[in-house]
Amino acid sequence: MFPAIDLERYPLHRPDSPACTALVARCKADLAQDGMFNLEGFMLPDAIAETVAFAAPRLNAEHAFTHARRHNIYFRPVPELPAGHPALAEVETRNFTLCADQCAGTPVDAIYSWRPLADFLARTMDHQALYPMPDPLARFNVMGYPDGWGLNWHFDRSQFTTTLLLQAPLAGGDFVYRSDLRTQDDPNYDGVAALLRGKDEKVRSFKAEAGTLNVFKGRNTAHRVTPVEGEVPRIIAVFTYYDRPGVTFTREERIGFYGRAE
Ligand SMILES: O=C(O)CCC(=O)C(=O)O
Ligand SMILES: [Fe+2]
Repeated sequence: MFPAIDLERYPLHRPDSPACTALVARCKADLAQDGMFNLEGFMLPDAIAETVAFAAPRLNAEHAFTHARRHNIYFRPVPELPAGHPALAEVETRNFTLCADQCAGTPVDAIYSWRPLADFLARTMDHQALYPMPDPLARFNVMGYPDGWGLNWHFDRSQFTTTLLLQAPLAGGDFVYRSDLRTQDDPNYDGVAALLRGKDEKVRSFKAEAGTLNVFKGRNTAHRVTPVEGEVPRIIAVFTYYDRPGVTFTREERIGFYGRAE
């Protein structure tokens, strides 16, 4: 048995079983309704403990990249908008980031690279297949958020994002999101501006427990993580898959997110 995932509850290794088929149907229904689904208790406690024991002593300025910057919701300039447009309002993000190459051989590496997980995620989203990134830094990351730190409003590069919470903070660190704020054809800049002004009634939030796998459609769902409160850092693994093989970050993106290109 694969040691890091609760396969009795989530039988991803038996894709054709009635239990797995029912699970896929449940995830699809949640995605259609909320733009996300959660699998609580996905990662087993021993694997969580092993990963936290590895990552916690490294999520600091000495070992990890301190990702601290002001940015707009797009994490990049938008030439078609005039400077000062309210959709470009800047926000501040701060976390410690460990790249995949720094977490090689850990249980999160094993989970990310486990083919049945990518296959399961593909089924939930009606993709023919999903592929782990070959990018040695960006494949997956482990982020740490100490007291007062958070991830601010953004859209993701990838169509959807998969996270695995490793350690919940005492307070704060909530995942806040607004599903379908834009579409591929409509950037909805007015809606983005309203969200950033705090004037969007469709914003929702939730607080996960350690071990929960969360999947959300991050490309068109604006989302953020509120500042953590208290002495226990929020620690989370973020997995990125694409529907075609070979996708990597550009050199500029690697430097922006990780402070190094290789
Ligand atoms: O930490 C989270 O829950 C979300 C992470 C995220 O949005 C990202 O890495 O793009
Ligand atoms: Fe994100």
